[in-house]
Amino acid sequence: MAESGESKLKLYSYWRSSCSQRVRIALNLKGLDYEYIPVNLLKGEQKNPDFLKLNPLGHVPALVDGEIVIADSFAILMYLEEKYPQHPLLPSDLQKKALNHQASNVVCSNIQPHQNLAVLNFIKEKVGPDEVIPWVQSHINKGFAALEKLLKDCAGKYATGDEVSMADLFIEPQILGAIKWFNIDMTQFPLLSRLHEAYSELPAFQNAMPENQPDAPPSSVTS
Ligand SMILES: N[C@@H](CCC(=O)N[C@@H](CS)C(=O)NCC(=O)O)C(=O)O
Repeated sequence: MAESGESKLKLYSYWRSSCSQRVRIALNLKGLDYEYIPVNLLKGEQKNPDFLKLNPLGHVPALVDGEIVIADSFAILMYLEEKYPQHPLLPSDLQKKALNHQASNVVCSNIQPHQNLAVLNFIKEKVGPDEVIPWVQSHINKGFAALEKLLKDCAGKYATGDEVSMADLFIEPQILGAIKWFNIDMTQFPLLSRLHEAYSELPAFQNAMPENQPDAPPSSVTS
Protein backbone atom coordinates (compact mmCIF):
# COMPACT_ATOMS: atom_id res chain seq x y z
CA MET A 1 0.00 0.00 0.00
CA ALA A 2 1.14 3.56 -0.61
CA GLU A 3 1.81 5.21 2.74
CA SER A 4 -0.12 8.44 3.39
CA GLY A 5 1.59 11.36 1.69
CA GLU A 6 3.39 9.01 -0.70
CA SER A 7 2.25 8.65 -4.28
CA LYS A 8 1.24 5.26 -5.58
CA LEU A 9 3.89 3.25 -7.40
CA LYS A 10 3.54 3.29 -11.19
CA LEU A 11 4.59 0.32 -13.30
CA TYR A 12 5.07 0.74 -17.04
CA SER A 13 4.42 -2.73 -18.35
CA TYR A 14 3.29 -4.78 -21.32
CA TRP A 15 1.07 -7.79 -20.72
CA ARG A 16 3.28 -10.24 -22.65
CA SER A 17 6.59 -8.88 -21.36
CA SER A 18 8.39 -11.47 -19.24
CA CYS A 19 10.61 -8.72 -17.79
CA SER A 20 7.52 -6.82 -16.62
CA GLN A 21 6.04 -10.02 -15.23
CA ARG A 22 9.05 -10.45 -12.89
CA VAL A 23 8.28 -7.07 -11.34
CA ARG A 24 4.53 -7.70 -11.20
CA ILE A 25 5.20 -10.87 -9.17
CA ALA A 26 7.51 -8.97 -6.78
CA LEU A 27 4.95 -6.20 -6.25
CA ASN A 28 2.28 -8.81 -5.55
CA LEU A 29 4.48 -10.77 -3.14
CA LYS A 30 5.35 -7.61 -1.24
CA GLY A 31 1.70 -6.55 -1.15
CA LEU A 32 2.40 -3.24 -2.91
CA ASP A 33 -0.44 -1.47 -4.62
CA TYR A 34 0.50 0.04 -7.98
CA GLU A 35 -0.89 1.79 -11.00
CA TYR A 36 -0.49 -0.27 -14.19
CA ILE A 37 0.49 1.83 -17.18
CA PRO A 38 0.44 -0.16 -20.42
CA VAL A 39 3.13 0.36 -23.06
CA ASN A 40 2.14 -1.44 -26.26
CA LEU A 41 5.38 -2.86 -27.64
CA LEU A 42 3.75 -4.03 -30.87
CA LYS A 43 2.61 -0.47 -31.58
CA GLY A 44 6.12 0.83 -30.78
CA GLU A 45 5.00 2.88 -27.76
CA GLN A 46 8.33 2.07 -26.07
CA LYS A 47 9.92 4.48 -28.57
CA ASN A 48 7.65 7.41 -27.69
CA PRO A 49 9.71 10.39 -26.48
CA ASP A 50 7.85 10.49 -23.16
CA PHE A 51 8.64 6.85 -22.46
CA LEU A 52 12.27 7.26 -23.54
CA LYS A 53 12.62 9.84 -20.77
CA LEU A 54 11.92 7.00 -18.32
CA ASN A 55 14.12 4.45 -20.05
CA PRO A 56 16.45 5.67 -22.81
CA LEU A 57 16.78 2.05 -24.02
CA GLY A 58 13.08 1.94 -24.83
CA HIS A 59 12.35 -1.23 -22.87
CA VAL A 60 9.71 -2.14 -20.30
CA PRO A 61 9.46 -2.43 -17.35
CA ALA A 62 9.96 0.95 -15.73
CA LEU A 63 8.93 1.76 -12.18
CA VAL A 64 8.20 5.21 -10.84
CA ASP A 65 8.19 5.65 -7.07
CA GLY A 66 7.57 9.34 -6.36
CA GLU A 67 10.60 11.17 -7.76
CA ILE A 68 12.52 7.94 -8.36
CA VAL A 69 12.51 6.31 -11.80
CA ILE A 70 14.06 2.89 -12.35
CA ALA A 71 14.11 0.84 -15.52
CA ASP A 72 15.42 -2.73 -15.83
CA SER A 73 13.70 -5.50 -13.90
CA PHE A 74 16.83 -6.53 -11.98
CA ALA A 75 17.45 -2.98 -10.76
CA ILE A 76 13.77 -2.59 -9.90
CA LEU A 77 13.73 -5.79 -7.85
CA MET A 78 16.85 -4.71 -5.95
CA TYR A 79 15.24 -1.33 -5.24
CA LEU A 80 11.98 -2.89 -4.07
CA GLU A 81 13.91 -5.32 -1.89
CA GLU A 82 15.66 -2.52 -0.02
CA LYS A 83 12.80 -0.05 0.19
CA TYR A 84 10.05 -2.59 0.92
CA PRO A 85 11.70 -5.39 2.90
CA GLN A 86 8.47 -7.31 3.58
CA HIS A 87 8.52 -10.76 1.98
CA PRO A 88 12.27 -10.77 1.27
CA LEU A 89 13.25 -11.91 -2.21
CA LEU A 90 16.83 -12.78 -1.27
CA PRO A 91 17.85 -15.31 1.38
CA SER A 92 20.38 -14.18 4.00
CA ASP A 93 22.56 -17.25 3.38
CA LEU A 94 25.37 -15.98 1.14
CA GLN A 95 25.64 -19.04 -1.05
CA LYS A 96 21.88 -19.13 -1.67
CA LYS A 97 21.88 -15.43 -2.37
CA ALA A 98 24.64 -15.84 -4.96
CA LEU A 99 22.74 -18.74 -6.50
CA ASN A 100 19.67 -16.54 -6.81
CA HIS A 101 21.72 -13.90 -8.60
CA GLN A 102 23.28 -16.50 -10.88
CA ALA A 103 20.00 -18.23 -11.80
CA SER A 104 18.29 -14.87 -12.37
CA ASN A 105 21.12 -13.81 -14.64
CA VAL A 106 20.91 -17.01 -16.69
CA VAL A 107 17.42 -15.82 -17.61
CA CYS A 108 17.99 -12.09 -17.86
CA SER A 109 21.43 -12.14 -19.53
CA ASN A 110 21.63 -15.46 -21.36
CA ILE A 111 18.08 -16.21 -22.49
CA GLN A 112 15.69 -13.24 -22.62
CA PRO A 113 17.90 -10.81 -24.60
CA HIS A 114 17.95 -13.33 -27.46
CA GLN A 115 14.16 -13.29 -27.72
CA ASN A 116 13.64 -9.56 -27.44
CA LEU A 117 11.22 -8.08 -29.96
CA ALA A 118 13.89 -5.92 -31.60
CA VAL A 119 16.21 -8.95 -31.98
CA LEU A 120 13.45 -11.12 -33.46
CA ASN A 121 12.49 -8.40 -35.94
CA PHE A 122 16.14 -8.06 -36.95
CA ILE A 123 16.53 -11.81 -37.55
CA LYS A 124 13.23 -11.96 -39.44
CA GLU A 125 14.33 -9.17 -41.74
CA LYS A 126 18.06 -9.83 -42.18
CA VAL A 127 18.24 -13.63 -41.89
CA GLY A 128 14.77 -14.95 -42.65
CA PRO A 129 11.41 -15.52 -40.93
CA ASP A 130 12.00 -19.29 -40.63
CA GLU A 131 15.09 -18.73 -38.51
CA VAL A 132 13.36 -16.81 -35.72
CA ILE A 133 11.92 -19.73 -33.72
CA PRO A 134 15.00 -22.02 -34.03
CA TRP A 135 17.18 -19.10 -32.91
CA VAL A 136 15.12 -18.53 -29.77
CA GLN A 137 14.70 -22.24 -29.06
CA SER A 138 18.46 -22.81 -29.11
CA HIS A 139 19.01 -20.13 -26.46
CA ILE A 140 16.11 -21.25 -24.27
CA ASN A 141 17.19 -24.90 -24.43
CA LYS A 142 20.77 -24.01 -23.53
CA GLY A 143 19.72 -21.77 -20.64
CA PHE A 144 17.13 -24.22 -19.29
CA ALA A 145 19.66 -27.09 -19.41
CA ALA A 146 22.05 -24.93 -17.38
CA LEU A 147 19.33 -24.07 -14.85
CA GLU A 148 18.45 -27.76 -14.39
CA LYS A 149 22.09 -28.48 -13.47
CA LEU A 150 22.55 -25.37 -11.37
CA LEU A 151 19.46 -25.96 -9.24
CA LYS A 152 19.38 -29.73 -8.97
CA ASP A 153 20.97 -29.96 -5.50
CA CYS A 154 19.39 -26.90 -3.93
CA ALA A 155 15.82 -26.76 -5.20
CA GLY A 156 13.09 -27.41 -2.69
CA LYS A 157 9.49 -26.58 -3.37
CA TYR A 158 10.86 -23.59 -5.31
CA ALA A 159 14.09 -22.89 -7.19
CA THR A 160 16.51 -22.44 -4.29
CA GLY A 161 14.59 -23.87 -1.34
CA ASP A 162 11.14 -23.95 0.18
CA GLU A 163 10.60 -20.19 0.06
CA VAL A 164 9.87 -18.21 -3.09
CA SER A 165 12.92 -16.10 -3.90
CA MET A 166 14.30 -13.94 -6.67
CA ALA A 167 15.28 -16.78 -9.01
CA ASP A 168 11.65 -17.90 -9.12
CA LEU A 169 10.57 -14.48 -10.37
CA PHE A 170 12.86 -14.84 -13.36
CA ILE A 171 12.26 -18.52 -14.04
CA GLU A 172 8.45 -18.62 -14.19
CA PRO A 173 7.90 -15.88 -16.83
CA GLN A 174 10.63 -17.48 -18.94
CA ILE A 175 9.00 -20.92 -18.74
CA LEU A 176 5.60 -19.47 -19.61
CA GLY A 177 7.00 -17.72 -22.68
CA ALA A 178 8.92 -20.83 -23.69
CA ILE A 179 5.73 -22.89 -23.65
CA LYS A 180 3.34 -20.30 -25.02
CA TRP A 181 5.29 -18.52 -27.70
CA PHE A 182 8.33 -20.66 -28.54
CA ASN A 183 7.03 -24.22 -28.49
CA ILE A 184 9.68 -25.60 -26.14
CA ASP A 185 9.40 -29.25 -25.18
CA MET A 186 9.39 -28.99 -21.38
CA THR A 187 9.66 -32.78 -20.87
CA GLN A 188 13.42 -32.25 -21.29
CA PHE A 189 13.38 -30.13 -18.13
CA PRO A 190 11.74 -32.07 -15.26
CA LEU A 191 12.87 -29.76 -12.48
CA LEU A 192 11.69 -26.61 -14.25
CA SER A 193 8.40 -28.35 -15.09
CA ARG A 194 7.89 -29.17 -11.42
CA LEU A 195 8.60 -25.58 -10.40
CA HIS A 196 6.17 -24.33 -13.04
CA GLU A 197 3.44 -26.45 -11.43
CA ALA A 198 4.29 -25.07 -7.98
CA TYR A 199 4.14 -21.44 -9.19
CA SER A 200 0.73 -21.98 -10.72
CA GLU A 201 -0.68 -22.47 -7.19
CA LEU A 202 0.46 -19.06 -5.91
CA PRO A 203 -1.86 -16.03 -6.15
CA ALA A 204 1.09 -13.60 -6.51
CA PHE A 205 2.16 -15.50 -9.61
CA GLN A 206 -1.38 -16.03 -10.92
CA ASN A 207 -2.23 -12.33 -10.71
CA ALA A 208 0.97 -11.46 -12.60
CA MET A 209 0.15 -13.78 -15.52
CA PRO A 210 0.06 -12.08 -18.93
CA GLU A 211 -3.62 -12.84 -19.54
CA ASN A 212 -4.59 -11.25 -16.21
CA GLN A 213 -3.20 -7.82 -17.10
CA PRO A 214 -5.46 -4.89 -18.03
CA ASP A 215 -3.87 -4.54 -21.49
CA ALA A 216 -4.23 -8.23 -22.42
CA PRO A 217 -6.59 -8.68 -25.36
CA PRO A 218 -9.67 -10.81 -24.51
CA SER A 219 -8.46 -13.56 -26.89
CA SER A 220 -5.30 -14.05 -24.76
CA VAL A 221 -7.27 -15.87 -22.08
CA THR A 222 -7.68 -18.92 -24.30
CA SER A 223 -4.63 -18.53 -26.55
N1 LIG B 1 17.28 -6.19 -18.91
C1 LIG B 1 16.00 -5.56 -19.11
C2 LIG B 1 15.43 -6.03 -20.43
C3 LIG B 1 14.13 -5.30 -20.76
C4 LIG B 1 13.52 -5.80 -22.06
O1 LIG B 1 14.21 -6.38 -22.90
N2 LIG B 1 12.20 -5.61 -22.20
C5 LIG B 1 11.51 -6.05 -23.39
C6 LIG B 1 10.21 -6.73 -23.01
S1 LIG B 1 10.46 -8.17 -21.97
C7 LIG B 1 11.18 -4.85 -24.26
O2 LIG B 1 10.74 -3.85 -23.74
N3 LIG B 1 11.37 -4.96 -25.58
C8 LIG B 1 11.05 -3.90 -26.49
C9 LIG B 1 11.74 -3.98 -27.80
O3 LIG B 1 12.47 -4.94 -28.06
O4 LIG B 1 11.53 -3.04 -28.58
C10 LIG B 1 15.07 -5.91 -17.95
O5 LIG B 1 15.30 -6.93 -17.30
O6 LIG B 1 14.16 -5.13 -17.65
